[in-house]
Amino acid sequence: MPQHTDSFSLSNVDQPTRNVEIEFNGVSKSWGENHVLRDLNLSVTAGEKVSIIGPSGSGKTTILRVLMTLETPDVGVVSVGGDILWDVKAGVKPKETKKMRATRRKVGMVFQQFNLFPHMTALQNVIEAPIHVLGLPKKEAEERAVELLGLVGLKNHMSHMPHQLSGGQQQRVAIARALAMRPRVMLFDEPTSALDPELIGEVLGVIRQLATTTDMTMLMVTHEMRFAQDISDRVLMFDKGAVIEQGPPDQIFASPEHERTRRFLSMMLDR
Ligand SMILES: Nc1ncnc2c1ncn2[C@@H]1O[C@H](COP(=O)(O)OP(=O)(O)OP(=O)(O)O)[C@@H](O)[C@H]1O
Repeated sequence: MPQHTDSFSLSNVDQPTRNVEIEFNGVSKSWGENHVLRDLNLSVTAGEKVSIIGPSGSGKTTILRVLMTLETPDVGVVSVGGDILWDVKAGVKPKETKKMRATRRKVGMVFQQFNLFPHMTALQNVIEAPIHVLGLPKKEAEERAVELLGLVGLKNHMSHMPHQLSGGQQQRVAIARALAMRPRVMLFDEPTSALDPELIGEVLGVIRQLATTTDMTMLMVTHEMRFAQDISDRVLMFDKGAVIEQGPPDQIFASPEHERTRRFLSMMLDR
């Protein structure tokens, strides 16, 4: 497990009081006959870096979207940092209570598309939520944003508009924007899939840096197999709405047990 360092202000993130940061308990989700999550049980430890791999349409993104409360499970319990986000059987849904808002804020997400506000500079994109959602004073939000834009290598691009930035730079702004909310859990949904090949490395470099220098819990859906192998504590192989195999990357990549995993990896690693 990477050691925490004080290299930047994410070190101020509250320490989790429990060892389990993310928990899915018996979570299922269907769209009609399409069973996208099937009785998912998953536990992620605080600080753990977990990659989710698997074929297209197997439900990987849906896991992240449930954690962001962007999708509603049909059944099951989901908690973050010990606080329940979903308890569908008990009828608890994420209402806009103060506590629920605080629980949701523990989780940040970087999407495939960067989704920056097109009429705002990079800096404005990053300070927007800390000011309007967290209520931070502008000066403090700006200091935080400057630090984070420096962290993602965009110190000299703070006043650029999104259209003046490359896809890789836009995605790095999106990462800084998510970090500005000081989440304890960061979700990445194929963050390089919309990028030209030559821009992928710069975004993976930033994620790698976060993985190795912060104690945030990270859950990454990725098709970058070598990257997953390199930075993960654990890899989950997902297929048809369920984890069919999981373990340390060396085990999953060097000696997968499941035939489906073997076929998937040989296809992905041959690309
Ligand atoms: N809003 C929706 N309505 C109906 N079906 C949906 C919806 N969102 C996702 N699905 C379906 O759920 C299934 C799982 O989707 P999901 O995006 O979680 O898969 P994935 O493993 O992340 O795929 P990919 O690697 O292609 O992104 C797919 O069959 C998808 O078509």
